[in-house]
Amino acid sequence: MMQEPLPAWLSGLSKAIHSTLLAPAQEGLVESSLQLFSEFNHVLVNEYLPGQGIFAHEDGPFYHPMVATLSLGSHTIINYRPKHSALETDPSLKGFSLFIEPRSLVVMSEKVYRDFTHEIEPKTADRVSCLTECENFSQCAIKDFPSEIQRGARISLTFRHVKNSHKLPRILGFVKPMGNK
Ligand SMILES: O=C(O)CCC(=O)C(=O)O
Ligand SMILES: [Fe+2]
Repeated sequence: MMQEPLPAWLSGLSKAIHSTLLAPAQEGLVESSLQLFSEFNHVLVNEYLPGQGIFAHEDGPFYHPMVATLSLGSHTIINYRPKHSALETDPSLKGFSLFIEPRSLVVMSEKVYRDFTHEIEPKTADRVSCLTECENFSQCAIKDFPSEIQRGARISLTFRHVKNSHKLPRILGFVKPMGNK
């Protein structure tokens, strides 16, 4: 993949997220794979309207196993499920769901990145029981819910590092085509 600079509106955000994650990594508080790359070089922007989701998938070996997703707009729920191959080596692995609050940042790294798939079910609303079952529910800022909360439009920005990318060569000049005018 050829690497181009991120647009200005994304570059500041990307640097801010990278340095926010780097500090706890340098202190050994979280896995340190972030130290292996100095900047995110890939950002994917997804828009989900109510009723839209993303099927269970893994992001794969093309990217460094440390991705950060910023959520704007609506809440959502992401389900993480152990891959069959991972269950063969560790049958104790259990799936879990995260309640993704508006303006939250989710970091997926190492074991979850490699051994789990992630998916968003294509729903228009979430019953409160689905939210309370989420692994991170007790840490969430939103506490007061109606029995069901509607999903609105959600935009996610996923910051990644493509492992083998090359900077575009600088253009030194243009060659004039030869031949008759
Ligand atoms: O929108 C999200 O939160 C997840 C997006 C995702 O999994 C992907 O683009 O690979
Ligand atoms: Fe993904």
